[in-house]
Amino acid sequence: MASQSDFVSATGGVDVDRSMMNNKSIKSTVAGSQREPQADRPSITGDIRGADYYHGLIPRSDVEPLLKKDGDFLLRKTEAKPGMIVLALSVKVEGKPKHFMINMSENSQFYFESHYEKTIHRLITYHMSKKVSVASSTPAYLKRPIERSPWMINHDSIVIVKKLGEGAFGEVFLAEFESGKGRKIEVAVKTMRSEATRDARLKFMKEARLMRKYSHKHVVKILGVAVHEHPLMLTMEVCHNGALLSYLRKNAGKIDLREKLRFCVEASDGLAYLEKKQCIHRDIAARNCLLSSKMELKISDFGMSDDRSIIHDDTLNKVPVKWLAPETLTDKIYSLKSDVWAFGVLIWEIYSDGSEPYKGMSNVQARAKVVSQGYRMPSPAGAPKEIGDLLHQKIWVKNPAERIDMTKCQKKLHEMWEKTK
Ligand SMILES: Nc1ncnc2c1ncn2[C@@H]1O[C@H](COP(=O)(O)OP(=O)(O)OP(=O)(O)O)[C@@H](O)[C@H]1O
Repeated sequence: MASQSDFVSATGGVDVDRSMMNNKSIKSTVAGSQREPQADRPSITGDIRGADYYHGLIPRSDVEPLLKKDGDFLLRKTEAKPGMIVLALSVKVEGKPKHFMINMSENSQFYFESHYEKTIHRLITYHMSKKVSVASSTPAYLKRPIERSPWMINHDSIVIVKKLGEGAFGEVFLAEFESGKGRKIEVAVKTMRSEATRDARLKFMKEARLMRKYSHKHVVKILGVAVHEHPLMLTMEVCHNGALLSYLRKNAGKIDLREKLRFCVEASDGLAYLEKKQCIHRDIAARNCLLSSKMELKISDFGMSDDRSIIHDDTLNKVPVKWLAPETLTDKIYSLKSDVWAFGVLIWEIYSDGSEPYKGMSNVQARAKVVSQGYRMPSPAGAPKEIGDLLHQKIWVKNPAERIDMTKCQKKLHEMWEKTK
């Protein structure tokens, strides 16, 4: 967490949350996030919101790689201390990123130390054009504004249409996104409640950052993030038929074996792609697969994902125990192979119409049976023998080194699919 001492010139920064409350599109669209603008409070001028070097609430870890040479700078908002959001100018100074709070005077002028301007943009332009350091104690000259990437979008370009669902940190909406040039596209918007903790916000941003790297027919595509104001938003392709789990449950007994196999094949396509990208998903389950308007399956929910090869996670907090591999349950190790195990549970969910795995067992009981007794769920009633064999002989194998990988799993499922033609 950024502390007050991380900032040079930390004398009463601009409280961004309060000064940026005038965004009409959010006020009028996202229920529950409405806040009244406070007319008596000075507002950060619109020129900053539109400024290319304004990056909104991006985490510090994302800022530092952007500043490459001395004089590179960008503007962002940050939590200087819990509950206090301020504007900070991040500048590369003598090889290191430094962060300067923007201050506001009694008569609503903006300044770093001694030069005052009516708008932040003018203040930055002054320091840039006059080559005046923003702090007397250090040579912080503003040379190159670093533009935010095109996937950073403005709240103003999102118009909410209706609610689609409820996520862990906020609601998910159907929305219209105006992508410059007056072109409107339909998107799903995942929001994050403004009261979410800093950790939750970082997790949200991480999901966006990870998903943005991937492009596959069976992986939900992220289009951009809006982080300038609350609620934070992540825009992604919309999947009109919602979560796979709900579909399986709603249509229990009516989904034929061919469609179930297709779901398994498509999930394996998305997951084999992620395996090639070395992305560990960590939360593969029917609740985290979505269905497009054409009923294509898309892997979603990257909140827990990581692109490291092996993750040792001590917390095991609020984790979905019944989807975890034995090595995760015992040693808290996540890997591409623990994703394969969870994929097995997803196959099981698909063939059992969305039943709860290890039904009738608590998490503690399921864990004990899997780890100590080598228990494996029986193949769901009606599932083809080949599916049962795949689960029991290849996927739910105790030793991750002996467990099948996703690419081979995909191949096997495609072979089964070919036989149905
Ligand atoms: N791209 C999308 N298109 C259509 N509906 C979606 C989309 N993304 C999410 N939803 C809907 O919103 C619900 C919640 O989304 P999601 O599961 O991603 O949130 P979450 O915060 O990750 O929740 P959790 O962590 O509890 O799984 C989904 O079950 C689904 O109904």
